[in-house]
Amino acid sequence: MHTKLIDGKEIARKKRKELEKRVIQLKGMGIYPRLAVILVGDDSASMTYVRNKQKACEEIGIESDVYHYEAETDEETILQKVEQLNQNPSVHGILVQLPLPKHIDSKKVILAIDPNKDVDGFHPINIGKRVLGERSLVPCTPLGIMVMLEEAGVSIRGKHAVIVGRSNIVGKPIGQLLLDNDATVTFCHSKTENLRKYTLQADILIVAVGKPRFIRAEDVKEGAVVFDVGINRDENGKLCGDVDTVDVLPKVSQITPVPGGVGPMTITMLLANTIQAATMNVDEFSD
Ligand SMILES: NC(=O)C1=CN([C@@H]2O[C@H](COP(=O)(O)OP(=O)(O)OC[C@H]3O[C@@H](n4cnc5c(N)ncnc54)[C@H](OP(=O)(O)O)[C@@H]3O)[C@@H](O)[C@H]2O)C=CC1
Ligand SMILES: Nc1nc(=O)c2c([nH]1)NC[C@@H]1CN(c3ccc(C(=O)N[C@@H](CCC(=O)O)C(=O)O)cc3)C=[N+]21
Ligand SMILES: [Mg+2]
Repeated sequence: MHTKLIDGKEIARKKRKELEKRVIQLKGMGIYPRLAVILVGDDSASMTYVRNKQKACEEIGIESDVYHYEAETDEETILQKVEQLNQNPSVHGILVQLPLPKHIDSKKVILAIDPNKDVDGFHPINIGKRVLGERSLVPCTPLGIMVMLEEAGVSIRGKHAVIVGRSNIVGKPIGQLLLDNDATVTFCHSKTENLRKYTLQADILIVAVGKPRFIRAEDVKEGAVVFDVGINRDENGKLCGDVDTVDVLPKVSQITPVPGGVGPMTITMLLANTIQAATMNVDEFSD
């Protein structure tokens, strides 16, 4: 692989081996980590993601159940399912695949999840705890990026991290984690004036916009480390990120590819969070 590319698949493989050992250890203690996934509707991307999550669980010995509802299912049915899973002590993690159909209020559904089982880290309680620096379940994509920074040997302290995108699931939490690790953080978004002025200052550039090849060579500083979170289809239907990888490659010091970058780590951190949720109330494992 090109030496500048941060190999998310390889890092994911290594982390999953470690997690697999942990699962074996837990099973020895009578704890069988279990993830429940709720999927509503038949969006093909969502179905692929859910299948990949299931496969990843299976590979390391985590039990997973997918509850697949048709698109017309009412909100109350989903809320009742969440409540039932909350009450079930053999279920450690609950994930509601987003987006949900428009007639279901996703805020309400997320709020219904037991924060201790919220393996996506989307519940307000977990968001609040994280901001206050308390132990919590952290969203998978930001967590994956932190692990990749560590594995790639990138130092964060004192560096200028620029985040393009401010969603609750990627932009905001990754900014918070980088801040907690002593980066100087700038958030950019669709109303940012002169975006390039900021991206050009980034030692660490995180791009989570959802626009194919939005960031190009003229937008990045020489030697920058770039994380491309975007998952898009270009005009030819080809999978691509938010960064024009080929264009920026000569300028950057390291960059995550799409596919094979941030995506595989997101799923790996879902496994890690499920294990964390399963061990949360076991004294010997609390760290
Ligand atoms: N690899 C992975 O594991 C994951 C990948 N993704 C992918 O990452 C991408 C982003 O996802 P997500 O955060 O959920 O997306 P959202 O659509 O929720 O957020 C996009 C953000 O980009 C900002 N934005 C849009 N246009 C511009 C622009 N022209 N200039 C600057 N900022 C802009 C928006 O600004 P504003 O707030 O002002 O609207 C918003 O904050 C998507 O492609 C998604 O598929 C998402 C999750 C996980
Ligand atoms: N409740 C919830 N939690 C999520 O974490 C969540 C969600 N809803 N909705 C959708 C987004 C998106 N997301 C991805 C996960 C893995 C890849 C991934 O593995 N991508 C592969 C390739 C994927 C492909 O081939 O299509 C890669 O980048 O190499 C991508 C995107 C999680 N999300
Ligand atoms: Mg996530």
